[in-house]
Amino acid sequence: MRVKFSKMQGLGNDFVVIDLVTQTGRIRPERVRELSDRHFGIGFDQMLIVERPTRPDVDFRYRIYNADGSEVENCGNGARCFARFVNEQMLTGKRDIRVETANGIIELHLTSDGQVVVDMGQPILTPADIPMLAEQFMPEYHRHVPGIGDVRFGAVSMGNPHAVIRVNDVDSAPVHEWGPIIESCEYFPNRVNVGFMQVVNSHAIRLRVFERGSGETLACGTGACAAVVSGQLRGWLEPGVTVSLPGGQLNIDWDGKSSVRMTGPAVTVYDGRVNL
Ligand SMILES: N[C@@H](CCC[C@H](N)C(=O)O)C(=O)O
Repeated sequence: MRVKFSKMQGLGNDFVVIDLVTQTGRIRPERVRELSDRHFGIGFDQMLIVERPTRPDVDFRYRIYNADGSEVENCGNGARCFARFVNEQMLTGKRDIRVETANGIIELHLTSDGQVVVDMGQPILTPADIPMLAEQFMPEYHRHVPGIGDVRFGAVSMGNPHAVIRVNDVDSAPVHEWGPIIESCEYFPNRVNVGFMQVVNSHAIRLRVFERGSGETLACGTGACAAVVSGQLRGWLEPGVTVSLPGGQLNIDWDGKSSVRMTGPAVTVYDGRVNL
């Protein structure tokens, strides 16, 4: 099956986006892995699929595959690219778009100055729902991780699971050493995305994320939301935080109880055709 796709990026977190509303195709994890290869394929961090919704109160269904072929629940930078894609491909004329994900509804808004605002929903903190092995919620967990030692982290799900570690200097953080070990450690049964957060002040952080199923990316939208939620719960941050990632900046706003709002760019790089 040969289909049209768009290559897109949000702060350098890059995607292949495929419309399966007007095209037909079947997504196979092994083909996602092949196409994600930066030398033998197209190269991307995630593949995003636009589908017809399964319920009447939303506009589309949004499916996400990591570079390793695993299907996941949510992707923040991808959500902004999704909004830009359905608008540019004229799949909808709406600038406010409701989208069904594997873990609930997210709301996307295209602003007149080219940004996309995403209502990412409420953070999930109950350990069983993250999922994380712990008796009860704690703002910060202390755990022995084999191969590393004692690690302190916050645990938040934005639909997908995140562990957030505070570091003094994000540039020298052990992202590639600790990231893969924590990603697959025993405390997170579905694996986990691992964020390394440097607090600059109560309204600014620097962040690098080792993503589950993709490795370190230039930016992670859900990771930025999770870091801000964790930083506020641990008393280091106040509502309204600028998150500086290797690929650029996101603005994250959380009032401490309702939805997390993420604002940032989404860019189309080129269009192409590929065999699924
Ligand atoms: N890049 C993303 C997150 C993609 C999914 C993640 N790797 C997972 O496995 O949960 C973002 O911008 O949020």
